[in-house]
Amino acid sequence: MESMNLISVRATAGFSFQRSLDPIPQNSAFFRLMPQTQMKNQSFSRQISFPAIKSQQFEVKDGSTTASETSVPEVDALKAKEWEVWMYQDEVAAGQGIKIRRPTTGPPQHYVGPFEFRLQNEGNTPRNILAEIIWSKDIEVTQRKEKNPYAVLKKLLDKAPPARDFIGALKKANSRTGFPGLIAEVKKASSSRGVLRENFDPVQIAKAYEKGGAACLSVLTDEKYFQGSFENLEAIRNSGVQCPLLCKEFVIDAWQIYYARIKGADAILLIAAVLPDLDIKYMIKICKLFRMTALVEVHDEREFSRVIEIEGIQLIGINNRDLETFELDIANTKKLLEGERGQKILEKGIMVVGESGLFTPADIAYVQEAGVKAVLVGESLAKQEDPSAGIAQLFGKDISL
Ligand SMILES: O=C(O)c1ccccc1NCC(=O)[C@H](O)[C@H](O)COP(=O)(O)O
Repeated sequence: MESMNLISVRATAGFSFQRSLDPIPQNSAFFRLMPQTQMKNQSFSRQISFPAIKSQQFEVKDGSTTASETSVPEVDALKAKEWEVWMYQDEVAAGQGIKIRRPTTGPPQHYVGPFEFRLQNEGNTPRNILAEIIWSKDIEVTQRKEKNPYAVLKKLLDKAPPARDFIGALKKANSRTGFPGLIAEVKKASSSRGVLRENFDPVQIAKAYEKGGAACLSVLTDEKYFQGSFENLEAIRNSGVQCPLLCKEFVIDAWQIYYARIKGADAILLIAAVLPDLDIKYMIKICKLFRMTALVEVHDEREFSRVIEIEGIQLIGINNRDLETFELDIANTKKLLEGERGQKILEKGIMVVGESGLFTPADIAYVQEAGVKAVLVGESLAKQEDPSAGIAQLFGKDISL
């Protein structure tokens, strides 16, 4: 074997022992870790863990594998298992085009047979800002859950005001104005742009948006990266504002949907780059139970094609901002709605929201032409001294009642 370390990494790379003798998919982590030049006509082994430590030998001949198994002396089974679970979870997510890996089970040390080492950016550090936000959210949610476990939330749910019809409000605004229904975002700051508005009074801004003709409001609740809060959401809900409210969060756990509902949310954001299909399906069911709307956000063709097949999705947001690089391109909305995908959206009666980077009447016309029936706008309105006037400026027309 050319490199013992490399072979050992491959050897533990990510198959549960239940599947141990299945043919190995060519796109699996197992092969992704292997340089292409070494993929053909190789033999190598991996160690698998519970219930007994075994070793598997593989023979790769022209892309197909054969496997055999022998028992090996006991090794650190827990570490091997941790690595295995982590890699398998990553593999499922990667198979669905999910680029944002979750930190929960990634061991800080890589286990490689008798060696341990740390690979930079391979499980122990977030790769980009979205990953960083998600990793931080993981810690935040764990702490919040400890303070407010499900048992507590379930009791509070009964006291929450009933959810308002988010999609209904967007449709109504669309047919009333002839423009896409506006979801105006109550946004103080963002991780790409910093502080957008120094004098930030969320309730005052929400009221001004409603007055200016917004159909719905989006309220950022992330504190660390966006200077938002659940207190803002609750305050707006209790202020007399009638617009349905979207809780703009980085949802990684169903617990957050319960919490958002209690704080007055009528809709919640689910980001396809972060959530596997199974999580999205499960969370949509919870939303249904609470009569909330799920806004499922996509950024590329792969995410769009995934979510379009998920049953029960009524509202899809196309984000024009690449959440990994922050690049903005409103042509993304057009691109994703072209051809078969656009057709499917129409057939399924799914409403599409154009999100991010909309600053002018021409931008609104462009995404409307592409097929959106609603738009989500943050920065361009947040920077306006008078938010109501900002809406008229954005649409090139007064869209208030
Ligand atoms: O707004 C950001 O910089 C950002 C960075 C990382 C993750 C998410 C981010 N924004 C969330 C959003 O989707 C936007 O707030 C929303 O679409 C409004 O966008 P804009 O009108 O461009 O403020």
